[in-house]
Amino acid sequence: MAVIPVDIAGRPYEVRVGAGLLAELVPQCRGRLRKRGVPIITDSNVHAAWGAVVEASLRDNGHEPHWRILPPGEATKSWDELAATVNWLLSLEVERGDHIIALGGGVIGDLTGFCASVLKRGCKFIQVPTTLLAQVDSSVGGKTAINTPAGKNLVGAFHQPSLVLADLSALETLPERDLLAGYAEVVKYGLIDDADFFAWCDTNAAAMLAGDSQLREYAVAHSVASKARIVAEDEFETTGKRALLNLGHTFGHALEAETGFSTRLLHGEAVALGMVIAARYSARRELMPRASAEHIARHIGEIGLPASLKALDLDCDGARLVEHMLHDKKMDGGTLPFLLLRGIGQTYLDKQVSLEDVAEFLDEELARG
Ligand SMILES: NC(=O)c1ccc[n+]([C@@H]2O[C@H](COP(=O)([O-])OP(=O)(O)OC[C@H]3O[C@@H](n4cnc5c(N)ncnc54)[C@H](O)[C@@H]3O)[C@@H](O)[C@H]2O)c1
Ligand SMILES: O=C(O)C(=O)C[C@@H](O)[C@H](O)[C@H](O)COP(=O)(O)O
Ligand SMILES: [Zn+2]
Repeated sequence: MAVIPVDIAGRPYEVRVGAGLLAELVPQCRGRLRKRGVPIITDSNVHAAWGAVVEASLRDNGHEPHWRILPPGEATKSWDELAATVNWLLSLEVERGDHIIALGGGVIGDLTGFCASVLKRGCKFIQVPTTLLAQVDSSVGGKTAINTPAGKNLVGAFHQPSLVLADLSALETLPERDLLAGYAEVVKYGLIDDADFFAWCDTNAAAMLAGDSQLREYAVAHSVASKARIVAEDEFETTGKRALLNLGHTFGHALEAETGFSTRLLHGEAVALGMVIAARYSARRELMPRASAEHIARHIGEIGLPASLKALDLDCDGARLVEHMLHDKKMDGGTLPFLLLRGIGQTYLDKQVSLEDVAEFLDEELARG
């Protein structure tokens, strides 16, 4: 098992990465779980695959589980589910010191973390991520949120978990499409500031995704360490450092909004395409070599993620995608900074981007064969 320490403003927690952690849930939580019933929030797919394993660990160790099993999918990150889940936690008489468990992907982690952040002005929670995306990204760093009709993650809080248990065995039941979508947030760390890791991805991603357990442990642990390092420098995204983790997301969130937050385009898929668009826009502006941008597009496309805006077959133009971007949380005094690249592993926040230019570029990409 790999243990990655996260030290955010003197509030440290561990991310443990290894196989079989779900079966050892109670010993891994080491006395954090309340005796009178443990609240666990999950979705129906995760419950079907792993509910019995988790339930056995709890019951064998003298804990009664209280399950809240939500519908899978992005629509669960909503005001209605937030209210209903908080009321459910209140009905269980959860106290501030109790730990709520988030068992699932990024949807469950984001919703549960937000519930924990507002319940009694802040309760403890444990992230038990079961998707690749949640293990490498969403379970770490404390961003929690729901979506609103205006856009993605527009209501939320920064609220750190007390512990993260990333069981690599959980990935065995994850559908191939969700596994691939999670890989987008893995290769993101290489593109942000770690060209060596991008080279590692180029060599090893296919075998890692095919199931090699050592490569999976390395990919998850390395990604978590990258995220922990960046978040530790800028927990609340105020200095521009944490914003680097948004690479591909300004374009990606606009595409998710345009496709109705539906399964037509998963978050990781949108981020993959968003990173290709960011790289191609950077090349068009002559900030990065065209060959590097096409290297990124080729890598993402060959692994099986979307790398062409035209292939999405959207019924919209660039101006409409830019309209979605106006809800981006990075908006600052009416301008929108973009994460652009000077090269692979050289992402930076550019505050001089013209939205008209972006819309024109997107029109070209929407038409490009
Ligand atoms: N807070 C953050 O820092 C952060 C970072 C990245 C993404 N996110 C958010 O995370 C969400 C995407 O997360 P996701 O990709 O994990 O999606 P998800 O939570 O929707 O899970 C993907 C699918 O896999 C199923 N599933 C999960 N684990 C499974 C398992 N082990 N076996 C079988 N099926 C399983 C789920 O039921 C769902 O159908 C988005 O809402 C995104 O905005 C948040
Ligand atoms: O942790 C961060 O910071 C990130 O930006 C991670 C992203 O992968 C994640 O999708 C995040 O939710 C996007 O940022 P947001 O602030 O627009 O919600
Ligand atoms: Zn993301």
